[in-house]
Amino acid sequence: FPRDIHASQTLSRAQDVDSAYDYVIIGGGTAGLTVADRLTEDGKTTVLVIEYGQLSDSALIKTVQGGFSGMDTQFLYDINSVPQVNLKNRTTAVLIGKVLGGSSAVNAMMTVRGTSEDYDRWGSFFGNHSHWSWQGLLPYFKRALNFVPPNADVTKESNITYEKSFWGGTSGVYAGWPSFQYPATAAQISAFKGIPGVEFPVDSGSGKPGVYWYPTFMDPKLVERSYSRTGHYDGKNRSNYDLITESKVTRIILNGTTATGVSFVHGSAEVETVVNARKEVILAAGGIHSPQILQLSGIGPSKVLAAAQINTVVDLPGVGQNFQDHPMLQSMYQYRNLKLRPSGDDLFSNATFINWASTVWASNRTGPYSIATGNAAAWLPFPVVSSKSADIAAQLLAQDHASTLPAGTDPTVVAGYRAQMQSYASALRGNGTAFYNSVFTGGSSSGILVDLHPLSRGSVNIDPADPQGREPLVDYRALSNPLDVVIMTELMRFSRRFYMNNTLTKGWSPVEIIPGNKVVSDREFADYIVDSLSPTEYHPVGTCAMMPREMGGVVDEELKVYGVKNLRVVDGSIMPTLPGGNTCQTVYAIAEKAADLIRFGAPVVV
Ligand SMILES: Cc1cc2nc3c(=O)[nH]c(=O)nc-3n(C[C@H](O)[C@H](O)[C@H](O)COP(=O)(O)OP(=O)(O)OC[C@H]3O[C@@H](n4cnc5c(N)ncnc54)[C@H](O)[C@@H]3O)c2cc1C
Repeated sequence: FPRDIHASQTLSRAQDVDSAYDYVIIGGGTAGLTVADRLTEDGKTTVLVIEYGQLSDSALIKTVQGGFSGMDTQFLYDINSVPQVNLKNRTTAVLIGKVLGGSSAVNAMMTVRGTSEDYDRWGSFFGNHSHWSWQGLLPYFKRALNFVPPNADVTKESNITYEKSFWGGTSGVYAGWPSFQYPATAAQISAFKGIPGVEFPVDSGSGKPGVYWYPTFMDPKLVERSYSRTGHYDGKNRSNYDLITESKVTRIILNGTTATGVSFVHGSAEVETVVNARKEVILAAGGIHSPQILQLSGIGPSKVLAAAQINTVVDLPGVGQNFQDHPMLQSMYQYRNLKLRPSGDDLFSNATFINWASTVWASNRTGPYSIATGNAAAWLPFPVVSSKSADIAAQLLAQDHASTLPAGTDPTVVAGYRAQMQSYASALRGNGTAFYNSVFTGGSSSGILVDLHPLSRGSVNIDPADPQGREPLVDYRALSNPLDVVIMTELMRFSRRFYMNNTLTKGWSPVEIIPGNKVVSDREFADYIVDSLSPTEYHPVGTCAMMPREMGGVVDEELKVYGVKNLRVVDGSIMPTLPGGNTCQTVYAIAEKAADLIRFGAPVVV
């Protein structure tokens, strides 16, 4: 079809793409579509978004119930990690969204932030005056999401607290709430009242660790997933905002060290199409593919590029290094005598309740089927869960930091890692950073425990055997810092104490299912962790870190790639360290801030 009668700005053929745009954005995911929307708001600035995945209207993406239906293989890349040496050579699936909306289209919809200390840490790597700080990001958290409070009944029944001053109300991406909560969820929150040092922040957006309620990435009217596509693409119909899907970017075009455009392949075409960027190329392909695309373009560690026979244009040792994700452990406890009804278990076993849930859902989209993965969890600082915090912090400071990174790691990358570990040593001793995370189910059993600040660092490098044709080599290097096992053991021991020795929940008759009472000594915990750890909660970050170049950084505080003109990275990969929470909300805030840096050269709302 000719361009002018096309129904929207979605281009279906490579030849429909203009020869040049002001900005070309690689990746129509969480960050990519957010930036594209903001840049085109003026009606003048021209933007092309190039997305590898399809534009899908599947109900699997929209469905909130249970939180997992979007994680369907048709919307995911088919990537497995390299065998994990410290996990008996197990490999693990690397889940990332391959569809318009990226990982925001497939994620579990948990809407949380890290603590203020997590974001202040980012700025600290640049000195104390960086605008990358909690105060510098808070306005962008507010711009990123449209907070719609839970309804009055459920708020009262479940004692949900929130504080609107931490939220905004203008974004097209919603932080909504289910219209139903199980009574056990509020009771599980109260069960922490017996644990010394635990705080109960009034709102999940306060930047404080503790036990609290949090919303869902959900449009509260439609009761459907709210994500970067629904908030930042659908209905925009701007003639200056073009999108082409099913198109794989193969490299960034460089004229010397200036980015001038992007080369991509559409569908099954064999030919590459080149599109020029008059102002900038913006790389937003996520934590796994942004470093891959930089390396394929000759920007990265020269050794990695040489092995793949790619000419080094800019030797940038940090590209693809400093890889982090949240490790998950199975830690399962069950209350045999949880009398609070209805409970999450009833949705699987009680025919009357299931019938009611189906009826209210069918009639007005309310009830338990409006819950995704739940709305309350514990996010606890290390001294609250362990008496060994000072000792472990001292061991971390005393480590030879290079020894836990791959042999031959560039000294700048080692310097960045050392700075991170120094910051983590004080975080381990303090009460401003959460290390322990466990989500409440509203039912009788709990399942997953997350280590929010792992010390090990992995890598994402192009595969020298076929750099263009194959997915990158994803190596979590799980447990490569031996203190991770020590920390995880402490997290697991805390869970055991919380469930088994808690006077407030004794009447619920707790039993330990996993790891089980045979696991007691340090050695037994270590063996259990090696056998069962998942190195990922699908939160890949750090691979294009925003750090000083002499600390292995890839982008500066304006998210510009060192040594290259007119090229920025805007996505999860720029986080130098993980926030103590699921990453999507932070990616939205980064993208909102980046849009201001691009448009105005500075964060205007600070
Ligand atoms: C299964 C799963 C569950 C999760 N659960 C939660 C949760 O409950 N809460 C939470 O806060 N976070 C969650 N996350 C994490 C969160 O969704 C991500 O951190 C965030 O969405 C990442 O945003 P991004 O912009 O960095 O990357 P993405 O959103 O992944 O976007 C990158 C985009 O680039 C495209 N792309 C890649 N390579 C190319 C190429 N060569 N050419 C063209 N396009 C390309 C991809 O297809 C993708 O659309 C989850 C993630 C997953 C995968």
